[in-house]
Amino acid sequence: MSNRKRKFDQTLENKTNQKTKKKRTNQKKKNNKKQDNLKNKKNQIKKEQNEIVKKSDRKKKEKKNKKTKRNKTEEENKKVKEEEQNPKKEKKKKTKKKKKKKEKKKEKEKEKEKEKTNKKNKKKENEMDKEKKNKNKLENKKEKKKEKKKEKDKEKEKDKEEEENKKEKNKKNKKQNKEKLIPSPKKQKKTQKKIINSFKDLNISRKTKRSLKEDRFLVPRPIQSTTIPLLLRGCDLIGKAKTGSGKTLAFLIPAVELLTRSKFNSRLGTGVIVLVPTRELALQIHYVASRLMRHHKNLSHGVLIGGVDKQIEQEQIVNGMNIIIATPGRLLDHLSNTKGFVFENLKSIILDEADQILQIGYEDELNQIFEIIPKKRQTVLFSATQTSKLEDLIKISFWRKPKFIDIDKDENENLNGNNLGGEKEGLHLKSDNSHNRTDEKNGNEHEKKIATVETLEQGFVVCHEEKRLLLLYTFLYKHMNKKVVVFFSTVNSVKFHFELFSYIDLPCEFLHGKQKQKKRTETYFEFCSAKTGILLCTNVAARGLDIPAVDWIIQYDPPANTKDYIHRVGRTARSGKSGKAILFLLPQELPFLNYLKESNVPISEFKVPPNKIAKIHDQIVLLIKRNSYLRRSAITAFKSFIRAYDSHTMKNVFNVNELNRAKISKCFALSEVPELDLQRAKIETWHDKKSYNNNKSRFDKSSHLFSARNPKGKRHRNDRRQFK
Ligand SMILES: Nc1ncnc2c1ncn2[C@@H]1O[C@H](COP(=O)(O)OP(=O)(O)OP(=O)(O)O)[C@@H](O)[C@H]1O
Repeated sequence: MSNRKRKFDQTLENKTNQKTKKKRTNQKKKNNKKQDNLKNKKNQIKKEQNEIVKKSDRKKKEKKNKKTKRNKTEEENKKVKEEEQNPKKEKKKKTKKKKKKKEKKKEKEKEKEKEKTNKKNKKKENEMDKEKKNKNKLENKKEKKKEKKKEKDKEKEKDKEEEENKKEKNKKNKKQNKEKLIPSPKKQKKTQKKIINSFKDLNISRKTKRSLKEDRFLVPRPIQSTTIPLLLRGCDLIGKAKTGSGKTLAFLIPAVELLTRSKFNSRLGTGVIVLVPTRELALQIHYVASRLMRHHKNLSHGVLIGGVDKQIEQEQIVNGMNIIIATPGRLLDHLSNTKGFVFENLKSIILDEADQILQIGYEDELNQIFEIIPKKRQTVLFSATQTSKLEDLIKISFWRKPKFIDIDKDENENLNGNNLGGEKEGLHLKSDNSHNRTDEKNGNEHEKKIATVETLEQGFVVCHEEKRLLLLYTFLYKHMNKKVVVFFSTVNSVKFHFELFSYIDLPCEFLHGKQKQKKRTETYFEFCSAKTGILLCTNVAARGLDIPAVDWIIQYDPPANTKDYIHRVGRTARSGKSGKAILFLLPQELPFLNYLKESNVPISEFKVPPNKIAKIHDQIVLLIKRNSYLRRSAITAFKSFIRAYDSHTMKNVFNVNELNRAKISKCFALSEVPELDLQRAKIETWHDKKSYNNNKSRFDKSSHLFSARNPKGKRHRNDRRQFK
């Protein structure tokens, strides 16, 4: 019951709601209608008002128009009246007006005629101009055609000449390349094209990049940016670049990368061998390698050089030496004698200062090394100079055609020449401009191909025998606060000058091949780290050594040849730094300068004012006379100097017969001339050589001849596999 009630109530409520809604809507509608009606009424009122305003405006306008019309008619009427009153005057006026009108018409006609004539003239002028222009154009076209024809003819002639020249050059190159196994210049250029601006651009491991960045090697040198990509591709290569140009990293970076890529470890043995002519150079490269490989913990490296305990080296080899830096003699020794030396996995062999390795008599060792090591490997030769020996080496070492990279050629093309001369430091040596003038005469071509670096200033002093020692002493004394390297031709000469200078309080160090290795290494590294000092040395220090910040190179004794000269002076002015070099010459040795010029070495004369040379000759002579030790040293130095001079290969310049022995003895502060029979000395050396050759098979096995009779393993005195 309750549910029904509820439903009934709900329906009631709904119905009431609907009714109220309807009522509301109806009311709203009514309201809206009322509002609309009101609006309409308002609009109608507005319209009516507007119409009234418009009507009033119209009436006003009409009134105005009527007024104006009236005025006009009045004026006209006035005129008519006047005309009627004065007919003559009006006639005159009319005639005047007519005349004026006629005149105006005439003027207008005249102006029209003028304009017409002007237009005609202009048209004529334009036509004339057009004709002229057309004529000029035709003439120009004809001239241009003629010029083009001439140019084409000239170009054709040039092309023909060039083609002929190219053909000739290609023929020559092909011939040379057949002989030398060196690729044509086209190929050389192609290989040199890709230049990389940062070590980041190189496809090398992060670890290598990290160590390069830490050592501030950010931008690769030209030799590095050209050779590294080629070596990474596994090419065989011959690289030539000036001294101090960064060849060491150019071959070490790819060597490290080759091994990391092939995941080398100690079990795989040796993967890369670097061969060098001297022990110091080996130590130096070993140092650079250890810096470069410091983040490559899986790779190992070591150095194998004479004068070091072989057993220690053997242990290192057996434990695994992935990169070996060695001198040829000691390497051969280990290759043939060390058990457990794994070299079957060798990937690459690199010869630094390649031409020098052969020059100092390592030919046999090299031949044997190349016979022992695997044939399928990468072979790389690097040097600052190229000699005939290098060609021999190429024949020995390559099993396929190598690429040839010569950085000096490209660099030289951009050079503007080297300006030498002016006042020199210290002794105030004055350059002789006459020599420079001769350089200029030779033209730009000569200046373009400079064999040494641009930051190197080179000079020579012509000095008589009596003054040589004094000049050297004076120079060294004045440059005690500098870093100076003095080159002598023999070990005995180095020894004597060291002893003499030490005696007269001129502190210096010495480096030669007959020193004990420990002392040699100590001296070398001490001089490297010293800021100032004097190092007396033989050619052992001429090649490859990167001694930092050397100010002066003095060549007291003559070099063996121009290549030797270039390597010696290359110990200064490295890495873009400046440096100076002096060459001592006797008057009869001056023709050597012609050879230097031929090799594109810019050198000018340094003149020494005689009053600047120390006058201590008599004191030194007295000292040597009284000191028997010094005297003996001076005599042996004198003799070995004469012998070395006698064995010089450039006999037309360095002729022993032209030496005045009495005068030369004064270079060694000797009061008497020591006796020396060169013929006998030659026979003695011949016997020495013979006994050396007889025993050569023994040397081949070991460079130090350890035996019961020779417990210290001393070498034969004719064994020149290391420098004297
Ligand atoms: N990319 C580089 N950026 C800066 N310095 C460099 C770079 N490469 C090499 N060097 C520096 O240049 C100097 C000379 O390098 P390196 O000894 O390799 O020259 P080199 O061509 O072997 O000389 P040499 O022919 O006399 O043996 C070194 O001190 C080396 O640290």
